[in-house]
Amino acid sequence: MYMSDGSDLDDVWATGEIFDDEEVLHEHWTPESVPERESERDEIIRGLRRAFRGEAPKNMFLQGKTGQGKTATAQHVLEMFEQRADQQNLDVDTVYVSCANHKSSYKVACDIVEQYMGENPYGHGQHKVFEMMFDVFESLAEIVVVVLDEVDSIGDKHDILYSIPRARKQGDVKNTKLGIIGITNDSTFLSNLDPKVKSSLYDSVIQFDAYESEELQQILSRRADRAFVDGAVDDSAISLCAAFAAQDKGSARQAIDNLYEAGEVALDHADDLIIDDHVREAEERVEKRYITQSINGLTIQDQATLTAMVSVSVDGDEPARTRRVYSEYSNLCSEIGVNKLAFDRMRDHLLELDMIGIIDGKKRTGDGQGGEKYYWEMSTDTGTTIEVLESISRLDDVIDIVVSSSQNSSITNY
Ligand SMILES: Nc1ncnc2c1ncn2[C@@H]1O[C@H](COP(=O)(O)OP(=O)(O)OP(=O)(O)O)[C@@H](O)[C@H]1O
Repeated sequence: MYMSDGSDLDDVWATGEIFDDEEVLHEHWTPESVPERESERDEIIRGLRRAFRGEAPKNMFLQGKTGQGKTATAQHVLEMFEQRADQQNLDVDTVYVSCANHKSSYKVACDIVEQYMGENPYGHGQHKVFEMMFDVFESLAEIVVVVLDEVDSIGDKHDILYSIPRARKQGDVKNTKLGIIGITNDSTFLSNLDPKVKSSLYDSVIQFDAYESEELQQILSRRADRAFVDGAVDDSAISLCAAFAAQDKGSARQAIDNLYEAGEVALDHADDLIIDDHVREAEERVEKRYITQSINGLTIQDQATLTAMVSVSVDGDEPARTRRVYSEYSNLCSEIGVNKLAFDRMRDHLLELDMIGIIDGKKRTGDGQGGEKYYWEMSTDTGTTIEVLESISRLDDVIDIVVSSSQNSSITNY
C-alpha cells in the first residue's frame, strides 16, 4: 500500500505569512484600552472613586448583550483602580468570579473560598460557606470589589446579592468595605430580583448598547495592527467584517472571531492578503460553528421548537405568531418522538431560543385581538440551521419533510 511521506500535504501544513501576534485574537486576551466605552468606563470610575474617600465602592450592574465589552471595560477600570490605590497607599483588592457554571449563590461562594483558601467547602451548609467567604474578603484588603460575571446564571438563588452589600451592617465583616460589580446579558435579570435584594444593590445600572459598524471597525483595526504582519489585511476586509457583525448583534467578539477566521481562510487559499472574499467565507464558517454549538447544547424540546420555527421560515411565514409556531410544533412532536408540551411551555422554549440568539422574538400589537403578542423569526441563517439540524439523527427525517413540504406551504398534512 502506498503511504505518503506527507510532502504532498505541505500546502495544508503551511503557516503562511499572515499572522504576527495571533494571541491578541484569542478570547482571553485583554485590551489595554476600550476607547469606544469611554462614558461607561467613566461611570464605573465614579462608582469606585468613593473608595478613595473612605467609603465602600458603589454596587454596579453592567448590562448589555453579548460581546459589548462589559467584561473588558470592567477589567480595564479595575486594573487602573488597583494601580491608583497602590500609588495612594489604599488597601484594595478585587475578586473575580465567572458565575457561568454556578447555578446558585452557594456555588459562587464555594468558588471564592476555593480560589483563596485552596479547598472547596462544598458540602458544608450555606451559612458556614458564606462565613468562610467573608473571612476571605476580610483577609484580602480594606476595600474589596467582587466582580460577578454572568451573574444571571445564579437565577433566583441570589442570596449572595443580598448578603454582600449588607455584610458590614450584619457584622459579617468588620474592617472590610465591599462593593459588587455584577455583569449580565439578561436584561430581565435585574427587574426580576426580589425587592429586598434590589434595594440593597441597585445603586447603578450601566447599559452597554450594541456597537455600531464604525466602532467595530476601530476595534478591529487596533487588533489587526498587532495580530497580522504589516499589509496583510485589506482595509475593506476590516470594514466588511465590522459591517457583518454590526448588522447581526453588534458584538465585538463576533467581529474579532470573523477576522481571525478570515486569516485562516486566506492561509487555506495560500494568499498573503486578507480580502473581502475571505471575510465572506469566514462569516459562513463562523456562523455554522456557532449554530452547531448552540443547537447541540439544546434540549430535545428546544430542538423540536426550533424545527417548528424552521418550518415556519421555509414556508415564508415570518415573523410568525406563537400559535402559528405551535401548530407546526404540534404536528412535529410525534414524528420526532417527544411529548407535546402545552402552548405556554412551548413558548418558554421559544424564549430560550431567543436568549441564545438563534431566533428573535419581538412583542407588538397583534391583529386586533387583545394586547401585545410575540412575533418570531429566525435570527440565524435558515439554510445553515437546517444543515445542522439534519446532522442530528433524531431530526433528519423530519427536516427532510419540512424542507420538501415547503413547496406545499405547510407540513400540516404530511
Ligand atoms: N472597545 C473594545 N476595544 C477592544 N476590544 C473590545 C472592546 N469591546 C469588546 N472587545 C473585545 O471583544 C470581546 C468580547 O468582549 P467582552 O467579553 O468584554 O464582552 P461582554 O460584553 O462581557 O460579553 P459577554 O457578556 O458575552 O461576556 C473580547 O475579546 C474583548 O476584548
